[in-house]
Amino acid sequence: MSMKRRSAARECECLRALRSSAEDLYGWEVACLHASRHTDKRHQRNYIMMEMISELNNLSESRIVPVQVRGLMLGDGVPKICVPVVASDPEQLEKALTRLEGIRDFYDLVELRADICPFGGTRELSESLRRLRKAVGDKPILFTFRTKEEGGNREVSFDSYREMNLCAAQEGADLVDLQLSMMEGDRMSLLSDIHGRGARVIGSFHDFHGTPPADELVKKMAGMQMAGFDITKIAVMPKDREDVLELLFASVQMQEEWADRPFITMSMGSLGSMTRVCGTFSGSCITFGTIGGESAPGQLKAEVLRTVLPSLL
Ligand SMILES: O=C1C[C@@](O)(C(=O)O)C[C@@H](O)[C@@H]1O
Repeated sequence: MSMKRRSAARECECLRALRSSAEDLYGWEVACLHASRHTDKRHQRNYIMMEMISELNNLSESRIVPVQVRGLMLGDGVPKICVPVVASDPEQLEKALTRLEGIRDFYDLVELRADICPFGGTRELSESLRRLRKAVGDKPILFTFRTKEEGGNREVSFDSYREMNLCAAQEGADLVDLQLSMMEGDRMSLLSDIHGRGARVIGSFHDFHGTPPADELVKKMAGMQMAGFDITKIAVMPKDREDVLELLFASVQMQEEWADRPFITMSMGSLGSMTRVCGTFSGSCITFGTIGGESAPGQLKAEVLRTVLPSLL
């Protein structure tokens, strides 16, 4: 167990001890109240104890408010399966869309990975979104343009990034992924502009080279939450098993102490693939699974996820 995890475990222990002594005292106070005449001082102490217990109880309850996108409740029940759409040319894209049409039961939502698809501009993007809508029916569509420095396929200027994301929200994407790294300075207005077009926004952070410490990951997600993203997401690369545990620990911390909205976490690569099936345990509300090409290392087949997830409650 790392130092960090050990000290967090000690914190939990202290919290539990505090709760049980508060309960003891509360019981003792009630006994006093029954046994003797009430004084202002006793009333006061009793009130403080009750407040304290309810505070402590709140801390261990999940305060996540699910996000509804079309008919799908994100952050409620079994993690939802998101299939990325990736294609190197228009022919492959058409094949992927036809496949999606035939196996709608395997997924809950789809992600159009615009950086791994053959789009020249917003006109082609709009056409593809319309075609994708026909293929997936009423399932939610997530639009993502992942930049090169966060593991994506293409470089982009902020102006084109902005234009594409606004176009996607306008043309029927239900969710849009915005990288935190693209939102510095006065760029945050993009978030409200997308909201203004009726789409929900996932704030994302990716590290394809390593796994930052759990407290940094939690801070990132809590920060995105405060900035007004509807869902937060982190994807990190493990170098060893400790890193996978670090990601899981950050997820559990997030769920137990910070999250007021759904979040998504994963440890990538084959080492981290177990994090893609344990969302019920970690609190992650979406897992990315394939029906064709993968969009990140370590993704499992959507049909495998569909079979396994319901039995991991
Ligand atoms: O951010 C994510 C998560 C992901 O990187 C993964 O590891 O499954 C895959 C991406 O397509 C998606 O946008």
